[in-house]
Amino acid sequence: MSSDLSPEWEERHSKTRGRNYYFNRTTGESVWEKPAATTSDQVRASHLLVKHRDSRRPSSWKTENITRTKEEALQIIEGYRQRITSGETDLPTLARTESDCSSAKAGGDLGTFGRGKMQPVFEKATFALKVGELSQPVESDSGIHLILRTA
Ligand SMILES: O=C(O)CN(Cc1ccccc1)C(=O)c1nc(-c2ccccc2)[nH]c1C(=O)O
Repeated sequence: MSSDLSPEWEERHSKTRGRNYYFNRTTGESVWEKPAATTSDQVRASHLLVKHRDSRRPSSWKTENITRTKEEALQIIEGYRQRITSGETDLPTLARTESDCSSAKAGGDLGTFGRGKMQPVFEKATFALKVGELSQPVESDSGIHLILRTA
């Protein structure tokens, strides 16, 4: 995925013409030329962060000194992801009580952000999501995240 493509566009391949084209998920429009990435591209997301002992700041509103290992954090996150994809719960509900991020109070909502604001690995993962899509576990310097793109 070319990183300078606005998030609503995706690159596709036309077998009949033997070349790539660009499809706009929001409008359904298809164009041959790569749309210019406008800087006003903002996304909105909520996330659930599980920190571990190697997190840059292994402390949170929940736990003053976080000692779980990265592997344990990944197991926990994968358990949360299962519970969300099964429909048992949803990310905002789980983030409120389980996230090690200060955004837990807001159900993990981070508001809108453009490129250059978040840690690159977090930004890349979020911009790759369709609206409403839940990420796989994403590892950043802060810990391990589940990200739900909301706009
Ligand atoms: O990484 C660090 O040195 C400390 N941080 C950064 C931070 C600390 C407080 C508020 C926002 C970000 C965190 O560990 C952290 N990162 C996040 C974060 C990371 C990616 C996307 C959104 C939030 N939240 C937190 C938090 O404590 O609440």
